[in-house]
Amino acid sequence: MKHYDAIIIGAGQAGVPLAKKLAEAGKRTALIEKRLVGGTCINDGCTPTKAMIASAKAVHQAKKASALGVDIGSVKIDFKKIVQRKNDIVEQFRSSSEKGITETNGLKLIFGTAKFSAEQELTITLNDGGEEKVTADWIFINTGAKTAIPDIAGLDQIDYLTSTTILDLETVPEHLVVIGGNYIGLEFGQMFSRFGSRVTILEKSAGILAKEDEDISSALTEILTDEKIEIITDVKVEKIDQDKKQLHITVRSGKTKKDITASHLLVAAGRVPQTADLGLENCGVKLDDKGHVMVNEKLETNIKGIYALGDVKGGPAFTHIAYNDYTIVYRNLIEGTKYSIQDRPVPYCMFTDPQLGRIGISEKEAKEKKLNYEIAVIPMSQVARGIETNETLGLMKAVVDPETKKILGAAILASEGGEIMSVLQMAMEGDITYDRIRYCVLAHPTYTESLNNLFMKLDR
Ligand SMILES: Cc1cc2nc3c(=O)[nH]c(=O)nc-3n(C[C@H](O)[C@H](O)[C@H](O)COP(=O)(O)OP(=O)(O)OC[C@H]3O[C@@H](n4cnc5c(N)ncnc54)[C@H](O)[C@@H]3O)c2cc1C
Ligand SMILES: NC(=O)c1ccc[n+]([C@@H]2O[C@H](COP(=O)([O-])OP(=O)(O)OC[C@H]3O[C@@H](n4cnc5c(N)ncnc54)[C@H](O)[C@@H]3O)[C@@H](O)[C@H]2O)c1
Repeated sequence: MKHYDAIIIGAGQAGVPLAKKLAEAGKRTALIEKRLVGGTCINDGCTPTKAMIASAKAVHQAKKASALGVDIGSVKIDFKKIVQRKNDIVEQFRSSSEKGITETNGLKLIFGTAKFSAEQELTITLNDGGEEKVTADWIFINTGAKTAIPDIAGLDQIDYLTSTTILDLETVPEHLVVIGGNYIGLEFGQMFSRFGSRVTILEKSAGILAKEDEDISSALTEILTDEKIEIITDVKVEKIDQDKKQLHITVRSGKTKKDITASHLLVAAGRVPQTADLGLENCGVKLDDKGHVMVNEKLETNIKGIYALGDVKGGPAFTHIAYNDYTIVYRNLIEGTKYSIQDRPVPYCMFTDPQLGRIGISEKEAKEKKLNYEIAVIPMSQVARGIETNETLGLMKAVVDPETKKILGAAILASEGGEIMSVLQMAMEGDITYDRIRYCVLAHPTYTESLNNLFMKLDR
């Protein structure tokens, strides 16, 4: 049986850089991947969606161009080319990641499915046949998550789409119904609407973006509704049937029952960790009630030498969080530091158009925590850069502490909202208070310059 210093299960956003760095630090390392190098982010998540969203944005910009005095005429898409471009970018990212792995001395890439057979022992079912048993001093679980399938009558009998399979469609759906009105549902919903689908979004909460502030949720609802996307909230999907041509979706919203006929259904109702087949009962690693691997603030499981990183451990499920997990574990083990995941910032950006960039706490959270806070808001229709570029939808909102003048959080629903939010994140990390940003010299006319005006709205 082959013994390694370190084994990483899953070539995702934490696993790949961790494996390379451990090998470079002189540890004999194996990286086991059951499917494709790069995990969800490169193959089915961030990379393909953001590539296709760029095409959807181009459609929208072309249609909007007449407002800027540019008449493009009718706008047509070449969906095959859009998908091919996406595939080419994914292939480029994946192959360069795989090349980086195979060129790293002391790192073995094994394609197969790993399962614990004892505490520090794994049995790998190899993709090209056969089995291999391996042991290691350190084992890192980076197995990610997969689409959660809600318990809806008839769903298991129909051909539904997930965020992975929708990427392989060859034609644009005629009527796409989406279950779930959060990141995945909204990004795909707006994308396919812009490609020409009729889109209906079904969200069980009172509004889309249920965790965000109501003004942010309702502003985006209005923007999407203006683009002719139908949004039904407070919904219970009761049953789904399929005949040869159509899907029949029965929903209830309040007292109203509605039957929706659609050509395609996307399930975007959350994701579940990939732990069920890991054989964790054979090594004693504990899971929480949702199946996430339980870890402490240093990402150690209850079993010495076994760690979990990325989506599989629960908490915020973003690529940059998985990547940050790697930097914490690596530095603690190899450089002797004592970094922890506690109190790290959790920025994120939803790539609807306009984007929603978020950092820190929301107004809702400030209220729940009974904090002494104030709110600064500026609509994008008052932002010079927005007016000049015809990007006036959305708003910038910040939550501040009026005593310390610290920024506690921000929600930037705006064109380039993610970039603007990152400027505020930097300010928060560097303890730059809002009264300084108010008078900070920022280049004119940028979106960031409007942070002057945003904080002018606070009179103290
Ligand atoms: C449609 C979509 C869009 C997204 N967009 C964004 C975005 O814009 N920004 C953002 O920050 N995040 C985004 N995310 C989330 C992001 O993709 C994930 O948070 C991130 O990929 C998590 O990385 P990870 O390393 O934890 O796991 P993953 O990247 O999921 O990698 C896990 C790997 O483990 C492998 N594996 C699982 N079990 C085994 C086993 N038993 N043996 C061997 N290998 C195994 C899997 O095949 C996979 O390759 C998106 C997700 C989706 C689905
Ligand atoms: N831009 C980004 O950073 C980005 C983009 C896409 C995905 N992601 C990551 O992927 C993860 C999964 O995204 P997601 O949008 O699938 O999940 P989510 O958990 O964020 O949202 C799921 C939504 O579906 C709703 N829902 C659940 N069951 C339902 C039902 N039966 N009927 C109607 N609505 C129902 C929930 O109320 C919720 O609003 C996110 O946590 C996020 O971290 C990030």
